[in-house]
Amino acid sequence: ASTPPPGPLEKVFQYIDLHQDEFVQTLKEWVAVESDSVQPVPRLRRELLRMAGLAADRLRGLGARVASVDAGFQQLSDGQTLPIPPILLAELGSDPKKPTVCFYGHLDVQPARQEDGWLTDPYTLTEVDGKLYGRGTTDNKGPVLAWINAVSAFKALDEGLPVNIKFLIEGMEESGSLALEELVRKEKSGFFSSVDCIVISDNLWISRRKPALIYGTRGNSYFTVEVKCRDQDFHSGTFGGILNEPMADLVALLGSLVDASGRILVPGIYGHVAPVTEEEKRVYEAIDLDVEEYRNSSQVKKFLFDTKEELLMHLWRYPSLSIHGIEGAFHEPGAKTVIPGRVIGKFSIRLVPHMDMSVVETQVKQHLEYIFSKRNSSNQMTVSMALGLHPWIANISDHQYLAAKRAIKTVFGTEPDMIRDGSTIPIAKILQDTTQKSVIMLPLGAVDDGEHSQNEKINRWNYIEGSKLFAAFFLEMAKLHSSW
Ligand SMILES: NCCCC(=O)N[C@@H](Cc1c[nH]cn1)C(=O)O
Ligand SMILES: [Zn+2]
Ligand SMILES: [Zn+2]
Repeated sequence: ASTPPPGPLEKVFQYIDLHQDEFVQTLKEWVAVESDSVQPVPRLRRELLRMAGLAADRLRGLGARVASVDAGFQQLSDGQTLPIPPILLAELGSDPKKPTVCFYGHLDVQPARQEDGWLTDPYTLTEVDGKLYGRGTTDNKGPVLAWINAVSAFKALDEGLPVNIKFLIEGMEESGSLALEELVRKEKSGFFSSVDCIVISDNLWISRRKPALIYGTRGNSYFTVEVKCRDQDFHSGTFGGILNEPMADLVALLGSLVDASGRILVPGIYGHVAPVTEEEKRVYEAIDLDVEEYRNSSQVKKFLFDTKEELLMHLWRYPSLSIHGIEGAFHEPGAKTVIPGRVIGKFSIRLVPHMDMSVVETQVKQHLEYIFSKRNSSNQMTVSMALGLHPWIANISDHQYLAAKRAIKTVFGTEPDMIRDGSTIPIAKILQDTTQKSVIMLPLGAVDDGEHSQNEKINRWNYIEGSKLFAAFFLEMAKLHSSW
């Protein structure tokens, strides 16, 4: 545990230490709810609704005013509809002399089955050597509860909260945050009007022990490329050799996108990428990353780049292209001699400042059309951009970054790593652009937490010290507010 600093936080930190088993118990209760938003089945949707109810009760227990906003229905491609869990908007305090800090988090989780390689039941929180294993422990139930723990400590001690608190909690993040953007737009001049900053804690540090602040995430343009001869498959003994095979066309198209060094081969794609500045280079040099340990723990024989700086830049500030899968391809074990009649390739390009999504869309379509035309194939090719998510970048001179740095120093005794995240948190950019409020990403989890993976965990230390970090952050925000 961190040494409690003298002053108002001392009692709060002691309270959090003393009540840590209760906090772990609540996390256990939340993890036990299979709030999987990815598999669209009624049973899991009921679990999501139950989860929203549990969280709303918890927030009401803190004394918050909670609105459980109906989010309508999800329309599935087979004609079925499923309810979208309500979005929780909660408020605690409205003192105009205090800043208002809004926390965004999500209660839904990725699917998990023990037979996929979990060492314990994913929905039974299990502690082993200070590691709390369970689906959602780090993504994102643990951080949501850490924020609640911090608020509950101030409330229980009858210490006035140094800030007004708001919560924006959803249950569909893992499925594209359905209905959330619309609600954010609707509440711009309502719920969000008094907010000073929005905190997201839905990513990880880049280290096991050293905390980090995140100031940027990449965006994503997700493409599908369909090659079709006909809707039915062919027997390769009967048709092999006399037609253009859709899979051969598709493999050539996908193979034209990126070279073996990871360079994207779509002409013009690097044209708008922000140039690296000398100041930026120094930021990468300062980051504490043991490349060998990172490589070994990732079980990768060799990365495409050798130095820490190159690796980080290619993860965070350069675009990358990944090929995800092929729908319609024969993929089961065995030696079936089929020629698929219609296949759909899926790939995406992670976007960085200052790439323009519509320019990227045109560049990709033109490139694939050119490659396809050279093959003289009689098949039909259709390219679509299925998803377009913008990159997000923060202004690190905003108040909340200074407050977070000070809070990290108080709790962990160190400066944070200033990092970006190579993946995408779409709501960050939406919140920033729609509400015009600044957003900070303040993660709690360690690099090896395994979000979305088997054996996801959060360390007890991260969960408890993270709860203190949020408490210290409230106080630092309040101190800065008095000098605004
Ligand atoms: N560390 C946070 C990760 C959140 C996440 O996994 N986001 C998805 C969002 C997305 C992008 N394209 C489609 N969905 C991600 O893959 O980055
Ligand atoms: Zn998440
Ligand atoms: Zn996730």
